[in-house]
Amino acid sequence: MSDAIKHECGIALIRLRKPYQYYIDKYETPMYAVHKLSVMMEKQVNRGQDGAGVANIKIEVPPGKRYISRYRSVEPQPLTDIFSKIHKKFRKGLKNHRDRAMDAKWLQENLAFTGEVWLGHLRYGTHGTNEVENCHPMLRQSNWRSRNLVMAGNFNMTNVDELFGKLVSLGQHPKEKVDTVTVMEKIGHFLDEENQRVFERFKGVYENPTLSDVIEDNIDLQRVLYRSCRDFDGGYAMCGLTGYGASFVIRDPAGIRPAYYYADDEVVVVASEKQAIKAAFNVDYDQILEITPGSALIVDKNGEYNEFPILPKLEKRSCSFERIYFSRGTDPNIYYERKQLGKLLIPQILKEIDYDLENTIFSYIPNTAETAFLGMIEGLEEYLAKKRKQAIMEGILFEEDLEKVLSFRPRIEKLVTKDVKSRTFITADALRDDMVSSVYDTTFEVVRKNVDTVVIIDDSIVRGTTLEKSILTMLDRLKPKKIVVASSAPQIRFPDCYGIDMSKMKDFVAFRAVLKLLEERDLDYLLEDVYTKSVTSIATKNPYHTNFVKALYEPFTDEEISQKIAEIIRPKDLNAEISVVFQTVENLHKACPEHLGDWYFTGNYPTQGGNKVVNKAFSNSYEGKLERAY
Ligand SMILES: O=P(O)(O)OC[C@H]1O[C@H](OP(=O)(O)OP(=O)(O)O)[C@H](O)[C@@H]1O
Ligand SMILES: NC(=O)CC[C@H](N)C(=O)O
Repeated sequence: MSDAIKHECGIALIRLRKPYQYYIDKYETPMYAVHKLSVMMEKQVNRGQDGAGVANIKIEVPPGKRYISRYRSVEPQPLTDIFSKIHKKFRKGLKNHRDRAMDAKWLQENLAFTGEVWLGHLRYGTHGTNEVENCHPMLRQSNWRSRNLVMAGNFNMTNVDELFGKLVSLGQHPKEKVDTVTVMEKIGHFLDEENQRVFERFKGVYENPTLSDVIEDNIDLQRVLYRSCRDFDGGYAMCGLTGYGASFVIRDPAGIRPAYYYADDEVVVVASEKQAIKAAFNVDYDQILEITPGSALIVDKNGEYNEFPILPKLEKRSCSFERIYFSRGTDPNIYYERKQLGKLLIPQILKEIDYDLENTIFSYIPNTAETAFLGMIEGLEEYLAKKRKQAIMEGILFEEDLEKVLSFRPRIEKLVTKDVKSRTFITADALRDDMVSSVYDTTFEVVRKNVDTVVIIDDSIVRGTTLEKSILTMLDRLKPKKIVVASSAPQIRFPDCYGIDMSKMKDFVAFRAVLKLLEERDLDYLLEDVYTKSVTSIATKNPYHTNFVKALYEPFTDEEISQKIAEIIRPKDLNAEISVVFQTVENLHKACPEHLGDWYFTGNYPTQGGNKVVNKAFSNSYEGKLERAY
C-alpha cells in the first residue's frame, strides 16, 4: 500500500458529546475536533482523489447566528485546501480577540467551524462530473432548523433513475439529477413529513418557539430512514446531519460498503476504515465496531447514540475489493488477509514455473501488492521447508546435496519502483494511459538474461493497462526468459455498481479476452443472444432476475481466459514468454472470510439491481455506447 494516496469515497463523522468548552479546557485548543477530523480524513485519502468536503453544525447558537459551515474543494490537494481555509478562519477571527480564544460561547457565536457535529468526505465520483458542486457534504436548507439536512456518503445506487422518478411523482422538481442530491432529497422529503407529523401531534399542546424544541426532541429518525431507504438498491454508508444536531449513518442491508464506529463519553466517531479511527483516537481495534448491515447508528441531539435496525438484513456480502486493494493495508486484519492472498497463489505459481526456483526471481508491482508479495514469500518458505524435510526423511547421503537443500533461499528482488505516490487506478480515463507509462521504473542487472523467469505479483488486473503500457515492456528490457504475472485478485469479469468505478464491460481485460475466445470458436452468436435477453429484460417491469452476461464466460475455463488475457496484454515487441495466474474465488474467500462480496469476479450480485446493471453494461457495450450503466 502506498503511504496514503487516493481512492474510492471515504466518510468521517465526529460528534462531540460534551460541551465545546470541555474540549477547549481539556485539550487546550479550540481546534480539537478540527485536528481529529483532519487526521481521520488524511488516513482515508486512499479512498478519494476527485475532491473533498467538510461540514460542521453548532447545536446551541441563538437565532440570527449561522450554525452550519461547509467547505468543499476539488483542488489537487483538497484536504490541504480545506483545512488551511479553516485554520485561516480561526486566525482571522481571533486576530483582534486573542483573549477569546478559549471562550466556547464567544467562539460559537463569532466563528465558523466551532460546532459539535462534524462530517468529512473524500470523493471519488461514480456519478456526475468531478466538480465542486458534486462534492459532498451536500446541503438541504430550510429556515426551520429541524428541516435542514447535510449529507455525505460512500455509495452507489443501481436505481437512481427510479428514485429520481419517484421524487418527481411526489410533485418535486429537483434542479439536478445527481445521485447524492436524489438520495438527500428522498431523506429530506421524509424528514419534512416527520417534522409535520410531530408538529401536528404537539401543536395544540405547545406554542412556538417551544414547539420547535419539542419537534426536535420528538423526531423519529429511525422512521425517517426506514421510509426513505426501503426502496434504495445499492451499496451505501450514508451519513446525515440534521440542522438541530442529531446525526446518523446508515449502512446497506448486505453490508457492501464499510462503516466503522467508536464511542466513549467524549465522542462518537464513524469512518469508512478502522485505521482512520485508530490513527485519530488511538483506541484498541476491538473497541472499533462495524455498523450492522441494514442498521443506522443514530446520535440524537443530546449526544446519546445507538444502532437501530432500519431494513431487513440481506446475506452479508461485504466488498472483498476493499480488502484486496482499496482500504489501507495497515489495518491488521487487512494486512493479514493480503498476505494470505499472496500465500494462496503459491501452488499455481510453482506449477507455472515448473518448480524451478533456482532460475526464478520473485518481485511485485508497487504499491498495494507489496503485502501480498510478503505472503507469497512466506508461502515459498513454507514450500521449501517441506522440501527440506522431505529430503532429510528420504535420506540424502551426500553432504554437498544436503548443504544445497538446506541453504537454498528463494530469489527475491525489487525490480519495479513506483516514482509517483498516487493511485493510477482512479485517475480519470483520459489521463490514465499516460500516467501509467511514466509512473514506474525498473532495476537493471539483476535478472540473468534469457535464463531467469520473473514472477511478479500485482493485487489486481482490471483493464490490463498497467501491465501492457508499462510493466511488461520494462521487465522485458531486463531480458528474462519468461514473465509470470500473478494477480492476488481473481479475474474481474463483471461491473461494480456499488461505489467502485468499474462500470464498462469493455474496460475489463477479462471481458475482452472472452470476446476474442467467442470469435475464435465461432460462438459469437451467443453475444446476440445475451444482448436480446438483456434488452428484453431491461424493458420489462422487473428487470432484476438474471445476470445474462454470465453465459458468455461459461464456455471457457479460467485457464483459457487467463491465457487469452496474457495474449492481449502482451506488448507487440515483447521477447519473453508470458503467462498470467489469477487467484481462485475459493481461495479469495479463504483469505477474506468476512468479506464474501465477489460480484465483480462471479457475477453474483448481492442486490437485485446488480443484475440489471450488468445486463445494461453489456447492452451498452454491444451497442458501442461508452456510458456507465447506472
Ligand atoms: O489493470 P489496470 O486497470 O491497469 O489496474 C490495476 C492496477 O491499478 C492499481 O494500481 P494503482 O496505481 O492504482 O495503485 P497502488 O499503487 O495502490 O497499487 C492496482 O494496484 C493495479 O496495479
Ligand atoms: N465512490 C462513491 O462512494 C461515490 C459517491 C457518489 N455516488 C458520488 O459519485 O459522489
